[in-house]
Amino acid sequence: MAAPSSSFGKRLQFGSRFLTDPGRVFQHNAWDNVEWSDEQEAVAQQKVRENSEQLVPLEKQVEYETKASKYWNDFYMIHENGFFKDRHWLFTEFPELAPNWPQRQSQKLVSPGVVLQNSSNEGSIDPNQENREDWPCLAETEIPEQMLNTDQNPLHKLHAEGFHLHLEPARKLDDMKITNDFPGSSASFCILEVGCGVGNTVFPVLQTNNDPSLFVYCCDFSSTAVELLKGHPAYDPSRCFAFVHDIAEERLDYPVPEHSLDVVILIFVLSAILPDKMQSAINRLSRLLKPGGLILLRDYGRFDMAQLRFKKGRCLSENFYVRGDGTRVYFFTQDELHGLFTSAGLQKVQNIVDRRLQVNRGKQLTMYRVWIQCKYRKPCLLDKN
Ligand SMILES: C[S@@+](CC[C@H](N)C(=O)[O-])C[C@H]1O[C@@H](n2cnc3c(N)ncnc32)[C@H](O)[C@@H]1O
Repeated sequence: MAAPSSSFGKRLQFGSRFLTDPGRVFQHNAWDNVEWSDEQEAVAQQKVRENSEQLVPLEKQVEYETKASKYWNDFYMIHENGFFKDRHWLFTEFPELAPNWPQRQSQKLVSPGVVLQNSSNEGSIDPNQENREDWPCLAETEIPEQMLNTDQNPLHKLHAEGFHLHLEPARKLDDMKITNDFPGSSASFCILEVGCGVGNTVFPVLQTNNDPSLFVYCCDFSSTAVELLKGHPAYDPSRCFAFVHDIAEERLDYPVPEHSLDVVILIFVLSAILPDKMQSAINRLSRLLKPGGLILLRDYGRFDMAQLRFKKGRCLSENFYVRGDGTRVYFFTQDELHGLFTSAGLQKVQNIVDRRLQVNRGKQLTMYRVWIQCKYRKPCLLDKN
């Protein structure tokens, strides 16, 4: 295992703690840019061959597709409480989201709406990113039946207390688009997060980027997630518009016109949709970007620990699996993502693999994570190619 090659230049964003002496592995919680040996790669390939041998029966596959949003709704009903994570890595990896961010380095984000003064790390935000939290590795456990539809469930309580989701009917949004009177139409810097969940990215962006010309759109096909997001105290309709939307559904329009967005964010969401539908989802998002606009993606990479942990019988198709709770996940290669974005007419700005060794020091366990991070740009009118 070695430090990354210097040809990556700015790649140190991913962290700079390198494991040069394997004997020290349990001295920290995580190591950056871990290189895999050929042997380790071969073991991973073998594990994937084994767990892909037996595919989920077709009728179950159809059910996972047609009821996909229901499985995510169930997921958020169960996990609602634990999903506001510390995502300060967001701005080191994607500084485009908050161009003013460096001025606020002495503050540390802990959760939406809460900012702590960072006394111990003055002037920097967790340089070792030891606690970096990506989308949690969802356990392959079933949702306990008794957790659904019970009064203990916080969302059920919310409903019982008369909390209602205010969704704009699609027709009305279309009319607003035509009259140029859609939410955020006067903003000059517009971000859309698709598959936003309960706001792990949206709230830190709103909190950190206080540019008055910023407007943030966000959508998810889980109405439960959107409800939770809109019910959060930090949700501010004058700066943000959350809506229910299925990015895999070709017939559904977005509530913004083409060429209107500066940034589209996809964090651990493309991997959740049927591989056959990924290209058209990216094509539609690409059309929404202004010339020069960016798509930012972070998602699971091939042979991530989560892929290797799947047991036989959970595979839907090559590198696409269903978890015990009915939610699905694909594991990408850099080339596949490059193909999806360039076929949608976008140009590569970044496409890197983040291999990280996470360590559970208490249990003396090592976990090899693989994430891919991409930035692809819509060419400006004057760009050649
Ligand atoms: C792994 S979670 C990530 C959530 C969020 N991006 C984050 O990082 O916290 C995947 C999200 O994608 C959403 N999702 C999955 N398929 C979708 C689709 N076809 N359209 C819109 N959202 C979808 C799920 O409801 C879920 O909120």
